[in-house]
Amino acid sequence: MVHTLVLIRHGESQWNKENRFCGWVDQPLSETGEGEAKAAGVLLKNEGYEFDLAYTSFLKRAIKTCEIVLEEMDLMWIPVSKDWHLNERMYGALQGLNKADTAAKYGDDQVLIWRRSYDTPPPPAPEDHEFYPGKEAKYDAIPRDQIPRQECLKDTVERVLPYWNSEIAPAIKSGKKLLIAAHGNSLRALVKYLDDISDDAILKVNIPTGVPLMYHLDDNLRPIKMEGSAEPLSGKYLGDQDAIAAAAAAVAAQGKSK
Ligand SMILES: O=C(O)[C@@H](CO)OP(=O)(O)O
Repeated sequence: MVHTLVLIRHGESQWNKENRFCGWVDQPLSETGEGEAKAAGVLLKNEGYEFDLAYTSFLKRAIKTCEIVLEEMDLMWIPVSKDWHLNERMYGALQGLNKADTAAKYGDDQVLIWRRSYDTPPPPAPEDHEFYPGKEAKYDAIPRDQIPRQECLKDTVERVLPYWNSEIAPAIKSGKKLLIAAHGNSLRALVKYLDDISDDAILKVNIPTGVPLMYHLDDNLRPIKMEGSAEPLSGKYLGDQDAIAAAAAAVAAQGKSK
């Protein structure tokens, strides 16, 4: 049996718009982001997609994207699981800073390493940092010593994967059709695992906001490469491919000093 899985990064957030590192800071969608989520829902509906279950993070930009997509598809009744394991990568002391200003201060190369390397974490956020998540009620259930102060992509893979294995993979194997509405880096973590992308090659993967990314998985949940897939991903973005490639390039350019 071929399983269809749709991943979607949330629509543009307020801090995407302001070009600020966001991580676990709970920023809302911008108006453009809401429009992107709507367009994604319309596209999925028009192309005949259906979902039995949806998964999202604890962050409102992803939750809202999920909700808008399901609303457009007339699927608001399906169960939605929210879990912090699908949160964006925790950006440490960079959270709140403007990306271009940070590149001007530390250099484009350093910011590229912080943003896209596999195993170099950003500087940690101290517990008294303005955006330290341990102060938020929604993380009360996480033992305090497990609340990240910073995460590199490797750390993000290490928290996304157990959730994939325990919750998401069994649901797919049972034949359910899933939507996962998450974040640029929690989805990079997931596709790195699914497509077995090397630590070097993942550096160049940038996921645009609000664009459905469709995967076909075999019975072992290994991806089946599709025609028109977004190399090195086996999955395929739905929509205008030139516009999507330009949007991914724009995400990459956010970390340049200009
Ligand atoms: O700021 C963030 O949390 C992420 C996603 O918006 O940014 P980046 O693309 O720089 O990893």
